Amino acid sequence: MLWLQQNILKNKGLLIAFIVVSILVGGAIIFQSFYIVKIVNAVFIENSSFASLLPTIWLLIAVVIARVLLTTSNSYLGVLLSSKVKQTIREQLLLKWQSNPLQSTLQGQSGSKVTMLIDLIDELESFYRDYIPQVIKSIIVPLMIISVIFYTHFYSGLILLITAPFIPLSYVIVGLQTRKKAERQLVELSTFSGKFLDLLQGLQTLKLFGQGKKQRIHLEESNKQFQKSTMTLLKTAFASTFFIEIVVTLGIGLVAIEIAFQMITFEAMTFAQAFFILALAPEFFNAIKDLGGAFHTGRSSLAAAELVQKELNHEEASVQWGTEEIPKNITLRLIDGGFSYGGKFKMKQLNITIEKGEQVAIIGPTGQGKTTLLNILAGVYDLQEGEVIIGDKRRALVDQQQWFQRIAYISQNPYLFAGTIAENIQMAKGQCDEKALKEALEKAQLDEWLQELPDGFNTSVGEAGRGLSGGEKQRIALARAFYKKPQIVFFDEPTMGLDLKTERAIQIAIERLAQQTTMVTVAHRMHTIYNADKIILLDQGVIQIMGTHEELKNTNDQYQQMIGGQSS
Ligand SMILES: Nc1ncnc2c1ncn2[C@@H]1O[C@H](COP(=O)(O)OP(=O)(O)OP(=O)(O)O)[C@@H](O)[C@H]1O
Repeated sequence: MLWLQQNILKNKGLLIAFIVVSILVGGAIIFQSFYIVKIVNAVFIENSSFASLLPTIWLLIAVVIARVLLTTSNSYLGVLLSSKVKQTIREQLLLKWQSNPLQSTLQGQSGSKVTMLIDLIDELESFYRDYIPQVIKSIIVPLMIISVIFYTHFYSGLILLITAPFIPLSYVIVGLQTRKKAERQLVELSTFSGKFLDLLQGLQTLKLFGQGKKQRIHLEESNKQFQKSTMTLLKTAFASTFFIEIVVTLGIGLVAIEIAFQMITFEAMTFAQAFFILALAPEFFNAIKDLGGAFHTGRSSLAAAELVQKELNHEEASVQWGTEEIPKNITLRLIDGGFSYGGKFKMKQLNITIEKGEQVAIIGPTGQGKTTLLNILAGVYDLQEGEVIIGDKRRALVDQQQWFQRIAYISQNPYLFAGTIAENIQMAKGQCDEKALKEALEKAQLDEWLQELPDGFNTSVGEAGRGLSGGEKQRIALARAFYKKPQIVFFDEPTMGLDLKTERAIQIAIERLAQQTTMVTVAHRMHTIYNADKIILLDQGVIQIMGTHEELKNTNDQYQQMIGGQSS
């Protein structure tokens, strides 16, 4: 709750506007009742002429119009506040995810993240759009009305003062009961969305394994669970509305009986006074009652807020960077490096030096830490022990942005955005240079293929590169590196089987790239390994041996076994 309120304090101007509008709404309600009573009293008690009432009728019309306009502007202010706060929170979340280390972006379901960014933050809307304006209105308007009723007749004011607290009290009781249910409902929504998107993305895989029907049943169960918790929540909300209606009816009834006694038995009240109080009493209760609807939606916002706040406060172990310039000569060193995925897989005694222009191949059996080492070197993961040195500076001291401007990282599954091929390559530098683009396409062996496409490099590709083969995506990723002209390229060579022509095209592209940069490759092709200046053989997270092919081929059994079954 505190976090939700803190977000309002950042918009103090709107808060003041809510207070001013609520005071004006309160005034409009009181004057509306006052003029109605005045007209009725003049017609039925004083038998006044229509002409003498005309100014009062005009005043009544003006007050009614003012009330409608003020209520509308209150809603408008609510929408304004909610959209401002939602935008700020979305920005905070995106910033958080953007600055998260890569490993955390690989965890969890993207569907849950989408739900959080869109649906959960939309859930917060009702808190700012309905709840906050209503709370302010429900404090100011009833206070103004009850003051006028106290001034008109003390005992009627007293009855309202005694009965009114039952309404907010019932909200508090119901709210405490529904809190857990609302939280559960949101968790179920998030789980359902996550599962749905996950299944949608893997639909083809499921079909191929004949698991489509089974998963559909799982999804249906998840959906039913969500429906059930929504219905439970709604039942509680309906029960509370029923109780509140009883309190309101009783309150107004008691005031009416008391007024009747005052008028008939004690003759201590005029018709105008009695009618004025009876006209204001429902307005008094309505103002408090309206808080109810907003209160329920506000509660669901609380549950959403808790989930969003938890995500925002969740600390991720990120790579340490500083502000100093990256040295011109990027030599990369790992000194006594140690790393582990929460104790699950351990890497230790990582001592490596990568000189400028060197070709380094990281090899080893599957699951022994090759990609992890590449990520450590590229600045995606941080070491938990030891140091990474760039040039003559500790990595923790140098500027992160400069580093990522100087390197290129080509993963096994490079991500392509929905857009044209040209856009997907130019994003590597964030600027458009057609000459450099054509050069990069040619070096990445893409020019021939592009000539066959009707729109050439302006051909559109789908989200995540849909419509392109693995080899084509790899070459586009290589073209990104050529376009960027980085000082170091980190390359996780694809293990997937490519056809010979594509293999050859990629091979040529890599050789060209290697001529102009330092290259650190998780190598699967013999060609890459043979040509490397330094081969690092990893096993169980430890460097077993380091050297050139010539040095290792006759001295190391494990290396011989590794390359034995392969050919270039
Ligand atoms: N994000 C992660 N969280 C936990 N464990 C991980 C994570 N990423 C990798 N691992 C584990 O760390 C070990 C090393 O993984 P890594 O991907 O570095 O191996 P690799 O040698 O590159 O394997 P491959 O040749 O199959 O790609 C594996 O046991 C893997 O299951």
